[in-house]
Amino acid sequence: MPAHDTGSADRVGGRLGHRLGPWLDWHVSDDLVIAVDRATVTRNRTDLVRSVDWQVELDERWVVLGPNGAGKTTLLNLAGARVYPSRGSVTVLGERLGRTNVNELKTRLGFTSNGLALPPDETALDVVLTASWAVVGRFTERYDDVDVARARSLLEQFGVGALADRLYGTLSEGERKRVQIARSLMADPELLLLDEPAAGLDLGAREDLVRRLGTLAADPDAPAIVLVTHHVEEIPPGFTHALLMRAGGVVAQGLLRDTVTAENLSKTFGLRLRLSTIDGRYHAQAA
Ligand SMILES: Nc1ncnc2c1ncn2[C@@H]1O[C@H](COP(=O)(O)OP(=O)(O)OP(=O)(O)O)[C@@H](O)[C@H]1O
Repeated sequence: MPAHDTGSADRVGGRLGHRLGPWLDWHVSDDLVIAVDRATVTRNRTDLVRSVDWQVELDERWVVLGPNGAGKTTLLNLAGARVYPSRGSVTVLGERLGRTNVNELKTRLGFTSNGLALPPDETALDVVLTASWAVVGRFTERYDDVDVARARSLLEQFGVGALADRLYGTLSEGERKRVQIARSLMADPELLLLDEPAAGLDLGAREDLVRRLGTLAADPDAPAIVLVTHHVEEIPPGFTHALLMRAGGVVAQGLLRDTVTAENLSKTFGLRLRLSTIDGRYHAQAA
């Protein structure tokens, strides 16, 4: 049976603490799922992310906001063990990039991004199921009934249960996004990384997704979550922290209510913005 368990957030702390054991850095707490220390990513002599410090704890739900090209995806790829820092250090779930087997680490992460190529000729159910083995596409691996039931239940949770047997390639953009998120949760990850999950969705589909992510954020057993977006309207209720990026650097970070302000957003996006909130949701417009 593919390895996934149905433990709680308490388990995550316990497992992390156990793994870190005697190598535990003095500043690394059991609850830390991401520790980015002065990390820079350089390509072609350009810093895509520059000297970023960032820490995420297991009960936190973060949004990373910023304009096109700010470095958000690069930062998420660092947290997802898809990119290594050129300078500084990145530790994810207690494992330091460059000193660990990232393939093993990736099995503990849920990751969605538009760049993830999922097979169009497989059913939505198989697209979710194969995440148990951290593979894309079914081969000869076998799944137990409990895995199939979990995959169906995740598809239900994201409102696409009725589409389980449809080919992934025949689904609409919004339906695919929901299948992708169900897939990212299949292996019971300790950290969930979502890169622009609402991009390309119509208003109804976006609102539905934001509501479902809000429900996930409110679940105390859900993993730590990091969501990248361009739009404050896409911050689900229940998110706790924000990191604002511009040109590879951090403009502001911290508790959501202290960080997502008109002043910080104006600096981040390079234009004067007005911000309002209705029922825990943010709305921004040019001042
Ligand atoms: N391999 C690379 N070589 C050179 N530049 C790169 C490379 N990958 C990304 N970049 C550049 O790094 C910058 C940051 O890219 P990144 O995708 O992290 O930004 P982003 O904030 O996610 O942008 P968007 O909102 O448009 O998706 C961009 O200017 C991009 O063109």
